[in-house]
Amino acid sequence: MGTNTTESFDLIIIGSGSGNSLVTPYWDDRRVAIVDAGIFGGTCLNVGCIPTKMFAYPASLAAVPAESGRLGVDLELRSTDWAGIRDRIFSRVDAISAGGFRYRDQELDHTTVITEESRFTGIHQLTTASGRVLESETIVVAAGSRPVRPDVPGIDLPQVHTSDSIMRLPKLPETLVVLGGGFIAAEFAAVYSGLGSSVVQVNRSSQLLRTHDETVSERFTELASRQWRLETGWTLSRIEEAESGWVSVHLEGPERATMVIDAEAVLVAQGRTPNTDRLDPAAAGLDVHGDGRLVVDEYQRLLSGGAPVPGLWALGDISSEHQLKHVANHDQRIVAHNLEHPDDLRANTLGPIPSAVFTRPQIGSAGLTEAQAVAEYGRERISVKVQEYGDVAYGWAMEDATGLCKLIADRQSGQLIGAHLIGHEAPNLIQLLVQAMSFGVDAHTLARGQYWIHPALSEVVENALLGLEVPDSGLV
Ligand SMILES: Cc1cc2nc3c(=O)[nH]c(=O)nc-3n(C[C@H](O)[C@H](O)[C@H](O)COP(=O)(O)OP(=O)(O)OC[C@H]3O[C@@H](n4cnc5c(N)ncnc54)[C@H](O)[C@@H]3O)c2cc1C
Ligand SMILES: NC(=O)c1ccc[n+]([C@@H]2O[C@H](COP(=O)([O-])OP(=O)(O)OC[C@H]3O[C@@H](n4cnc5c(N)ncnc54)[C@H](O)[C@@H]3O)[C@@H](O)[C@H]2O)c1
Repeated sequence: MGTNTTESFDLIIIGSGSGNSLVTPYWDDRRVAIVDAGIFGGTCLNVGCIPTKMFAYPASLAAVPAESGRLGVDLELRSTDWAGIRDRIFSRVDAISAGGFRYRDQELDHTTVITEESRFTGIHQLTTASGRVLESETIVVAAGSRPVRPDVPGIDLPQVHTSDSIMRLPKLPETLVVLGGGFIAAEFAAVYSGLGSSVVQVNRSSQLLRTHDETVSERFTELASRQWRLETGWTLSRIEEAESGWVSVHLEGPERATMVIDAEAVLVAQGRTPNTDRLDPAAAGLDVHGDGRLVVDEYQRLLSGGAPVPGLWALGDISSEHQLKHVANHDQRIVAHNLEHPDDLRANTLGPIPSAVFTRPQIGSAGLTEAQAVAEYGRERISVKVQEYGDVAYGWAMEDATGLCKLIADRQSGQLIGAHLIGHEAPNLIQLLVQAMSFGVDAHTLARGQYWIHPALSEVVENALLGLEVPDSGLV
């Protein structure tokens, strides 16, 4: 296609991650373009949630023998098949991506996929890298985020990876340096150490998962240091090629201390930045937050000078404070509804937003941390209960000495305002607390208004609820 050709659509979506699900039956008789310069299906499917969890599960199995001895079960891990696991995962994921592309681009008459970088060249106009001009009264920006790469010498060496490439390594690295202490670092340190790499995690601050509740962050930092080498208080200064294809990772610490770690591969996991800069938002006059996110209102409308721009919307990582797939998907449902019902707009008000870290042990969180609750409510107004997994029957069965459930409630109303679990099945156990918080069930009613299966691990939640100092519901 040459330059100056203008193509008109009823809807243009930038980004085929959660954006792809916007194409509801409402659009059957309308022309829709999905623009994506990357792999069809976006981050979660191709390089995010899905493949990481498909690695995390076998890695958690590989870690079982080290745990089972204390229960009298003598297991031995003979080997892990990196190439087999990798190929199983990506043969599945790649096929879904290719099938999704084919469906949208070839099988449906009303949709087309444009596999090019594009940017705004007007309020309702985009121009692609090759010069195609695309126009629509309705444009949804679902352009996601990308990994941040620190600007240090050696960062572009082929041994240095982000989450985009680390899962496709030709072989399991003997030694992996993981830079960062957030979600991605925690998950990949557990995956690679579980599968047999010697992992060194390097973090700037002394605590891992610092945005989590402090009790969980402390517990995880301690447990991580028992499972792989953890170096805290260090920042990256440069990376150099070393002998036999390895690299030397140069670090700086307090009082001008230095350290060098040799590694076969390096994973940079120091956050993700919204892809806003790739879109030239100024060309459409769009408002941008200081951290690079596009500004949206409660209906997911993009703003210019604080006012909604007719026909422009955003969803997911490009505009959300929460870089989570379930958040992007909910944003998408809000936008889909609002596109179809301009006279009955829905606001994006669902809460609280939970998250899980699929590391070892797993973590589930929702609502405020204790520090946030104190800041928002005052120390006197909140009740906090920490219940160890080892205090309940299933915890005894597991001989669990590390899992915990921490709940934070409003002493006056009895409403839960924060829930944090670290331990076996935490991402599943947190959901019943999310449910109570979402539907306004107070802590005592939640504890006493239902049967709790004995002796399931969910009793850790029941006991934590009963340990809170909150108003009695009157239920027995
Ligand atoms: C390693 C990893 C693990 C994760 N695990 C989880 C998890 O377990 N649970 C969870 O909830 N979340 C997880 N996430 C986060 C989750 O993947 C994201 O929040 C979610 O995928 C964001 O979806 P999105 O639709 O906003 O953007 P994306 O899926 O990133 O889609 C954006 C698309 O836009 C395209 N694009 C961007 N700019 C342009 C442009 N200018 N022109 C053309 N195309 C463009 C990109 O190529 C991309 O395909 C994980 C993320 C990572 C990286
Ligand atoms: N299970 C999940 O839901 C899941 C899994 C992976 C990723 N994600 C999403 O993707 C996002 C990105 O993940 P992430 O781990 O890259 O980011 P993160 O925000 O979770 O953690 C970033 C880490 O990098 C450190 N850091 C930032 N700048 C630094 C610097 N200049 N020098 C040294 N350290 C620095 C931070 O202190 C932090 O430890 C997450 O916030 C999360 O929303 C979710």
